[in-house]
Amino acid sequence: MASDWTPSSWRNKKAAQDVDYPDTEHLDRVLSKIKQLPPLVTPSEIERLRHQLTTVQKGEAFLLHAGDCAESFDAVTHENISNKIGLILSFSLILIWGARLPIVRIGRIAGQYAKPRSSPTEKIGDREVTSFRGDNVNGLDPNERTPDPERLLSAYFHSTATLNYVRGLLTSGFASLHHPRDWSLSHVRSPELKKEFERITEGLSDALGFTHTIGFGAADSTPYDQGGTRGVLGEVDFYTSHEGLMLGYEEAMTREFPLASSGLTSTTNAIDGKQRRNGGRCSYNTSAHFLWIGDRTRQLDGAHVEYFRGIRNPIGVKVGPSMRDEELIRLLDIINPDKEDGRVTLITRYGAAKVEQFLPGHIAAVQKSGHPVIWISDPMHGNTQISTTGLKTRHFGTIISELTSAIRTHAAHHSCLNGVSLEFTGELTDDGFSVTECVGGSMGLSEDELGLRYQSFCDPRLNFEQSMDVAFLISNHFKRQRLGRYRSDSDVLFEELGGRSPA
Ligand SMILES: O=C[C@H](O)[C@H](O)COP(=O)(O)O
Ligand SMILES: C=C(OP(=O)(O)O)C(=O)O
Ligand SMILES: [Mn+2]
Repeated sequence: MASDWTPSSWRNKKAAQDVDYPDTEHLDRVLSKIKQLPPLVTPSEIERLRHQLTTVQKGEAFLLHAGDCAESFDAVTHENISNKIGLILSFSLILIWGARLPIVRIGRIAGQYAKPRSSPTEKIGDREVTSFRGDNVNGLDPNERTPDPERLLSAYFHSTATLNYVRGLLTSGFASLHHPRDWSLSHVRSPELKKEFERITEGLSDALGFTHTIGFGAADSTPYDQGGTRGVLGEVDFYTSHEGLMLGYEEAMTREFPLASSGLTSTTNAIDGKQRRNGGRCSYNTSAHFLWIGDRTRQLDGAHVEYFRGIRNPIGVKVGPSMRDEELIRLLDIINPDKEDGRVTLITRYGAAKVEQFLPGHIAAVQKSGHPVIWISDPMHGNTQISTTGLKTRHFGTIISELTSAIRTHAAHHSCLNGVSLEFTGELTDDGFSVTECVGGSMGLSEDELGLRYQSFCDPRLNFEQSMDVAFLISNHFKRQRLGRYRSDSDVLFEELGGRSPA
């Protein structure tokens, strides 16, 4: 545990994006209750993720961090949860196929409720109301905008119900089904693109068929519910994450565990000097495996950085255009003073047009400092715009341009992009259609169509088909790289989908 740190030492610092509760005694009562409730995740799982992230850092695995911008209590249903997990599994299967690398999956799920906002108030019709700050703070209904501490408790229980169902799905063979929901490709408008996608899905199906034939899959063996095993494809790790914004809640979910119960061994670099001095006890945030600090709350002297520096979990930091090179290194010195592998993931989100301006300086500063980091690209948050119809949206071409600029810039600076962070959803409307929040992609969604099924409470998410487009793109990029076709022929997928090829 870091010196001078306690789970509550953040209370002596200023917290950006703080929530103003009218009744603080009520808040304290709720937090005391949460302190008594059991952890959602275990220290062993957290250590396992740290270990897997060290492999991502070395380029031996790829990180997929994805899910909702903001979860909502009403969306905690079995259809939504299985569609979200199904999308993450399909996406990662496509990546594994192209990259031939293990994928570490971290969902923005089972706790991603709180939202930082650009403005403390918003206009709804003629009314100026407190901005919606996420279901664990206030309600979307303009009449329910007063922060209510009971929502934190409700968030705990909704996270628990979500995670319980996720664990149930993943331990009963769900992952071995491969989720071929819409590999029919009927939505793909361009014939050229459709041909490329077909080549990929055929190759993938062929590879899956081969693994089943030689006995590594589950399809030709006894199903799990009839006493069979989960099969190799059914054994997947899955981790949860959320932005660690509501520090009172995070503090209440922080628990100290002795090393013995975390399953650590002395062969890992997991035990740093300070923890040893603390008798080997570590503070784990048990609300999620992975937490991140947002771009609006990463002040060096702020409460969020103070809280994060003391927890044992692997953590993320959003890095936007306002981060100065030397500030990034000072931040890394605070949150990872012993330069532990697998501890820090930098999630860059500059905006497509700014990657080349800011990323090289950040890479060079990190390389010079000797800090080990995992670099992932969030191509969503720097690319939000307002549509002609007044909806918050993101253009598919811009999203993949940020992604490809990040891949290219890392490669040009002796670095490597280790993963992606996406806002996407496999959620369907009641009549079975995908949401319409981002423009473009293979289904060619136009700005006029956004209003059809716009369901996000905060930022626009890629729908199932658009997410598959991204999966095919990245997978194909890795495959070309593996086969040495990185710079030779043109990349049809990138050209057809409106992005810049990474080559
Ligand atoms: O998810 C990120 C932020 O909470 C979100 O982009 C803020 O949105 P706003 O600019 O509408 O407040
Ligand atoms: C708030 C978020 O992003 P950022 O901090 O990068 O704006 C987010 O990822 O939901
Ligand atoms: Mn968002």
